[in-house]
Amino acid sequence: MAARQRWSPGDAVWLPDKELAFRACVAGDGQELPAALRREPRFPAAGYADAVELRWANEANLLENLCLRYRQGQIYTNVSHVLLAINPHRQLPHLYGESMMKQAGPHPYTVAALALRRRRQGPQAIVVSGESGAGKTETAKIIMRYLEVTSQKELPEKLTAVSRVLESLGHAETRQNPNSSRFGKYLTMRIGRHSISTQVTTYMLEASRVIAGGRNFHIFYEALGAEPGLGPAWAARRKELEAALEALGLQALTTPLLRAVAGIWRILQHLREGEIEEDEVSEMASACQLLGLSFQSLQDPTSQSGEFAPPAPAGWCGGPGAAARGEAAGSAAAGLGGGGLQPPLSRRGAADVRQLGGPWSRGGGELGILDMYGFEDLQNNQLEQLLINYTNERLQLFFCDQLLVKEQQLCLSEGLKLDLGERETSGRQVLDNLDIVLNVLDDCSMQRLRSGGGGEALELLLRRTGEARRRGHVAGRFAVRHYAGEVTYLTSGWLDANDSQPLPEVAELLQTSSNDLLHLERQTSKRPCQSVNKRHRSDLEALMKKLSAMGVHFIRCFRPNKEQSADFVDRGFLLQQLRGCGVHQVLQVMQRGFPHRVSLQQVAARLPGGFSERVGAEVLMVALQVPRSDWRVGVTQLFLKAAHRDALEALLADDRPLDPALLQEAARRSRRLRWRRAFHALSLVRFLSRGAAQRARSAALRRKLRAALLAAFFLCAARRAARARRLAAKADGLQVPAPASAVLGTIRSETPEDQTGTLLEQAKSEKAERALRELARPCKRRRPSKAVSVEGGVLLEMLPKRRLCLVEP
Ligand SMILES: Nc1ncnc2c1ncn2[C@@H]1O[C@H](COP(=O)(O)OP(=O)(O)OP(=O)(O)O)[C@@H](O)[C@H]1O
Repeated sequence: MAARQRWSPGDAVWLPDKELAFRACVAGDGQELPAALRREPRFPAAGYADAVELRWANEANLLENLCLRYRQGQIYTNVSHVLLAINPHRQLPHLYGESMMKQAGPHPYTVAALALRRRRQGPQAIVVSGESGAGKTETAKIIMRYLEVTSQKELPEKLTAVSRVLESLGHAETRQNPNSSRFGKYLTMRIGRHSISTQVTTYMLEASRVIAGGRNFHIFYEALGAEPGLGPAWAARRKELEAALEALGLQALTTPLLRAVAGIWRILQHLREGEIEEDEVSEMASACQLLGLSFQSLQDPTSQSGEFAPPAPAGWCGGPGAAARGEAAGSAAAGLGGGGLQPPLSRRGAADVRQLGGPWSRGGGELGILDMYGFEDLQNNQLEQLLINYTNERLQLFFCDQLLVKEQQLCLSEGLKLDLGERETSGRQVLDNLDIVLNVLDDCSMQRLRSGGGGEALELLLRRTGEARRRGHVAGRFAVRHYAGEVTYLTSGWLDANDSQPLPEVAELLQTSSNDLLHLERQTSKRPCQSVNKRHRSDLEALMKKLSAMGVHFIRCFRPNKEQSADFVDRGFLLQQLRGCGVHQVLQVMQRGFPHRVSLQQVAARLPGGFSERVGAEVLMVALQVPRSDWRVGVTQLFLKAAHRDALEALLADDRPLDPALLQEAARRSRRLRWRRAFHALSLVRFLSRGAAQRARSAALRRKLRAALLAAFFLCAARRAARARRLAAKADGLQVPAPASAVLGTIRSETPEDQTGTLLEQAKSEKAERALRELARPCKRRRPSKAVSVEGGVLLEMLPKRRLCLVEP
């Protein structure tokens, strides 16, 4: 697009700008504008609902279109089959509700409706992706609401309740998002003929979120909601949580859950303050009570296995005691989030099978919604951030591949042959390098288990990996260039973070709790290494495999600004996300192909009768004088380059009948064109068939020749073998064949008596010599294995390379 020679005076262009990302300009005569992009001459007042309709499909026009729509409260825009959503950071009631569910246009509702329609063709999945805080979870909720309404309340209510409880357990406030998911979630609905069942699969909970400082999971604040100083919002949320647990039939768990969480919270409070004073002992005792543990057992579980300090305040103070309490609190929370509560939750969700009788009962199918944690770049990025970004990198690659595949499938179904470009490979390279890093980490974790080392080895090996080397390795950190930007990771604490098992002493301690929710899985005597990264990657692999076999619908969410403000769009920031998530690739693919599509029915409706749909579209293109390279007629759609969209749209929108003379002329030209194409096709067929006959003849000839050659070869070989056999027999026994005896007989009869013996000897030795010489010729098939002595004083010796020679004794 940056072709300088294409700008003529007065051309509307976009020039790169630091503040606004792009600045609108008009090209002057002879001006050099190498980085300029063609500007859309005019946008409709509401912008384009599908960015593919842009006449000049470049990122500057796309950005302008998105901003234009966002300003009017239209946060959704399509780019072909991908839905883009910009987080409004405010309520937009005009966009939702049952009335909107019946309308077409870019919306999560339409995506859900399409997925529901297509479920009969095969399992469908809606993948919601974007940065943290971009609105993925909200979008997934909007889809759920649509499904609830369209299923006429047949969608299991427990599904919403499970999501609500999981939100408490796995969401926390971060810098980017007050309600950030710290785990991935894949919701499946299996719709049978008469029933529907649901299942929620979770992916890697960010366990390190349970910290002494900063924000913890929502459940901590909900558990303490009733306490003064926490604000009414948390108390209200606690009521919601209790209602959700009740809806799941888990009301019996409510009290132990909230008590355990409150106990963990108390321990964390005292960790943060460092040393514990004597007057805080009662606090600890109440924490123990909440956790269902005896006060003595929590003194210092790691000091000596089995030998706990006497119940004195000193046991709680400082050093290893604090670490142990941290571990205990973290493990207890992990036990709640992963071990204790999630299995019953998943079971409740999965077991909630409903009888169907409404609209969903027609045809079965499977529908999934994936809401993964978004791409993150924090101040201190640890292993968890690496795994989150690894996941997003995988999803991004999947998106690019799918996009190309979808467009190729459409072209195939419409009978078009187009080169849409190659698949994206840079992401694959980043993933390969990250795999190396994570494999190294696993090796080091194993090494640590065996020998207690591993940290230095990790550092050393990281330095050797491609990514680390490329970015200039600094001790303790390395950088990765992800699709959404470069992120620097700290390598400290990775070995601990990679081991999902709590200290055996702590696990044992929690096992003694009277609260079943805190019981962790029993361990073997030797502490096995449960690599977090290995489990996460294998879960992700399984998910990707599943998604590849499904019909996938993409929703890409964006943040309008870093400040989480509803008032403005930071154009540079939005552009960065658009570039990062590959929307420009969608546009590129569209540009390579024919981005503007009109149904043939619509075109035919604009023409007077007598034209078939395909012919009508062709006649219209000829009438509009669109170059042949700029349009294609598919099976159901007319494909057009963006530059001719306006002319066609104006023509289709105009009610006035078309000029019959113009149409007649176009029909004549189109007919001529079709004749010419038919003639070419015929010539091609004839040429190809002639070529095929010729090829068949040559193949037959080649077969005959090959047979003759084979026969000659075997004949020669047989003759050679026979001759070699004959000569070998002669050499072994010196039996003179018949013709030779005849010669000897002649000699005997023609020579005087006294010379006969000498001549006979001479003839014999000559014959033998000739025979041996014959043998000494290289022969592939025969090889004497040992030296042979021959009559007449001649010795036969074997030489290397299958040659024999005659030597005098
Ligand atoms: N469609 C919407 N309408 C109104 N507000 C929204 C919408 N989408 C997002 N928001 C606001 O943005 C906040 C963040 O959204 P959300 O939690 O869905 O982000 P996310 O992409 O899931 O982030 P993370 O990856 O961190 O979980 C929400 O709490 C809500 O206030």
